[in-house]
Amino acid sequence: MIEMTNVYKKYPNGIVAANGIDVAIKQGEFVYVVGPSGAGKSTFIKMMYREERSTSGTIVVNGMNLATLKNKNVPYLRRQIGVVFQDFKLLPRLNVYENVAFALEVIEESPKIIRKKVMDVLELVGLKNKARMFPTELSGGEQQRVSIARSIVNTPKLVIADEPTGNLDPETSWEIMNIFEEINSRGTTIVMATHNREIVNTIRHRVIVVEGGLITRDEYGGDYGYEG
Ligand SMILES: Nc1ncnc2c1ncn2[C@@H]1O[C@H](COP(=O)(O)OP(=O)(O)OP(=O)(O)O)[C@@H](O)[C@H]1O
Repeated sequence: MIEMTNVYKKYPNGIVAANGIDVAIKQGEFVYVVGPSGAGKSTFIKMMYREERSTSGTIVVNGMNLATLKNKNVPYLRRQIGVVFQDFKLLPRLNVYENVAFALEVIEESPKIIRKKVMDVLELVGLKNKARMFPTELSGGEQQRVSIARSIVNTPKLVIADEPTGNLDPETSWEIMNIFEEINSRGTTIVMATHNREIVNTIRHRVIVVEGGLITRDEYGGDYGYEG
């Protein structure tokens, strides 16, 4: 579902954030991306949804070649990928329900179907009873649940999460991880950049270690994998 071949990324300031990355991730996998700060983890995952373009190399996601994908087709790619951020990125003027419904972007769907989809994902993340509340009225963990609900309401095959527990306390982080586990168990691929050693070493999955723009280790059921 994701294939990168000899991917190189140089930012305009001259920093090389990917220096020949080769990787293949199959449908249904759960992959942690770990490594020191500045190693290139965010760049690696941003290239998967064309938030950043590679300078050279090949990236194929869901059968689409991201090097040649026209800008006008990027929204089509994005509809197939859910993205979750460390800082949630909810729309403050919209309530929980509206934040999730907004992501559907489906004019052709009837309001009834939209309502069903939104309430189903809110139930999955345990927020059905807070649908009318606004982001500022929610805890950090609840805000992250909304952002996860938003990421999956389109039923994407792939969810990319960049440090989703980075702003959360340990107990809340475990609750959020349980939701990702549930989503993964339904067949969705998860790619998650994280600094959370305890989670990586407890809920075992494939671990990709990125250091200096390179994959230095890639192991199924691996541990956190680097000192730092
Ligand atoms: N938009 C940008 N323009 C220029 N340089 C950038 C840009 N984004 C990232 N970089 C540089 O690329 C390198 C890799 O950054 P990246 O954010 O991918 O690392 P990271 O492993 O995700 O780090 P962290 O764990 O701190 O989030 C860093 O040296 C960073 O300064």
